[in-house]
Amino acid sequence: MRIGIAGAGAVGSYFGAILHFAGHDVTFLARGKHFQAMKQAGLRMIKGEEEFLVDATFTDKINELSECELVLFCVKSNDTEAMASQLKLVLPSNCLIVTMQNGVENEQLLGTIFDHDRILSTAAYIQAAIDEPGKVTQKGRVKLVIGELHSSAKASCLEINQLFQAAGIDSVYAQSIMENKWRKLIWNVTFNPLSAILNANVGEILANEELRYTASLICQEAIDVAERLKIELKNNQTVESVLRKAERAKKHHTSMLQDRRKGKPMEVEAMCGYIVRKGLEINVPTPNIQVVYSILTYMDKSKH
Ligand SMILES: NC(=O)C1=CN([C@@H]2O[C@H](COP(=O)(O)OP(=O)(O)OC[C@H]3O[C@@H](n4cnc5c(N)ncnc54)[C@H](OP(=O)(O)O)[C@@H]3O)[C@@H](O)[C@H]2O)C=CC1
Ligand SMILES: CC(C)(CO)C(=O)C(=O)O
Repeated sequence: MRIGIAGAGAVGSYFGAILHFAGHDVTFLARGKHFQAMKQAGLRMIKGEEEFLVDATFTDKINELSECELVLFCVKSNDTEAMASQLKLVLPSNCLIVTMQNGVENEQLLGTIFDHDRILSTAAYIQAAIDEPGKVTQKGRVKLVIGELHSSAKASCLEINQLFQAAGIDSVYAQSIMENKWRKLIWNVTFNPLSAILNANVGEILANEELRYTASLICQEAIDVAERLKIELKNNQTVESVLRKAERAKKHHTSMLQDRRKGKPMEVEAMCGYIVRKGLEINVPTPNIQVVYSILTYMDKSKH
C-alpha cells in the first residue's frame, strides 16, 4: 500500500519503518534537521538491542503524499490544524487518515477538515524518541488500539488493523476508540505535565511521596471529568490502577518531557488545557490540573 507519514518524528518514523520493512511503499514527510539527516543517510532505527537502517523516500514536500492510500497522522497536536489543512489540498479523496496522537480533540478537528468517515484513531502505546537528527529509538513494548470515528469506516478500520498486524504490530480493534483514548489521556495528564515541569521520569515522580500524592490528585480530577462526561472507564480505572500501571513505566521520559528538553512547544492544550476547559464547561473542579496547566503555559511562552 502507498503510505504517507505526516510528521515523521519519533512515533511516525517508528511506525513508518515497520511498515516499510513489511513491504509497503512508505513516504516519510519530515522537516528541519531530522529531515536533512534522513534524506542524506537514511533513518537509523534503534529497537531494543537492534539497529536498522531505513532506506525509503524522505521528503519535506507535502505534495509527495498526493498518491497515498493511507496517511499516518503523527504531528504534535499543536500542529494538527496546519498539517491537516495542507494535506487536504493534496490527498486523494479516498485516502484514509489514522491519527496516532495523544489527546482526544484531534479526531474532531481532523473530521471537520476531512470527512469523519475517513478518520481512524489509535491509542498508541509506544515510547519513542528522536535521539539525534536521523536517529529514532524505541524502547519496550509497543501496542496499538485502533477504531473508527464513524461506523461507515468500520470495514476500512478492520482492514488497516489487519495491515498493521501483518506488519508485526501488536494492534487490536476497539469498538469505542475514544474511550480508549480517554483512558490514555488520564494517564498522560497525570504524568506528562509533572514530568515536563520537574524534568523527571515517571519513576522519580512515583518515588517521591509528595509528587506521587500530587499525581494522584491530578489523576482523580481527570477521572472526575471523564465520569461526568459518562466516558466508560473500563477495568474500573482508578487513581490506584493508573499509578500501579505507571510502576511498569518508571523509566519513561514522556513525550512532553522530551519536548521541554528540546525547547519545543509542549502539548499543553491537548492534555491539561482540554481537561480544564471541559471541567469548566460541566462544572467539575480541576484545581490541580489548572496549576500545572498555568505553569506549563508560562514555560512554553517564556521558553523556560
Ligand atoms: N513519543 C512518544 O513516545 C509518544 C508520542 N505520542 C503522541 O504521538 C504524537 C507525535 O509525537 P512524537 O512522535 O513524539 O512527536 P515528534 O515531535 O517527535 O514528531 C512530530 C514530527 O512532525 C514534524 N512536523 C510537524 N509539522 C510538520 C510539517 N508541516 N511538515 C513536516 N514535518 C512536520 C515535527 O517537526 P518539528 O520537530 O520541526 O516540529 C516532528 O519531527 C503526539 O501527539 C504525542 O503525544 C503517543 C505515544 C508515545
Ligand atoms: C507515556 C507514553 C510514552 C505512553 O505511550 C506517552 O504517551 C507519552 O510519552 O506521551
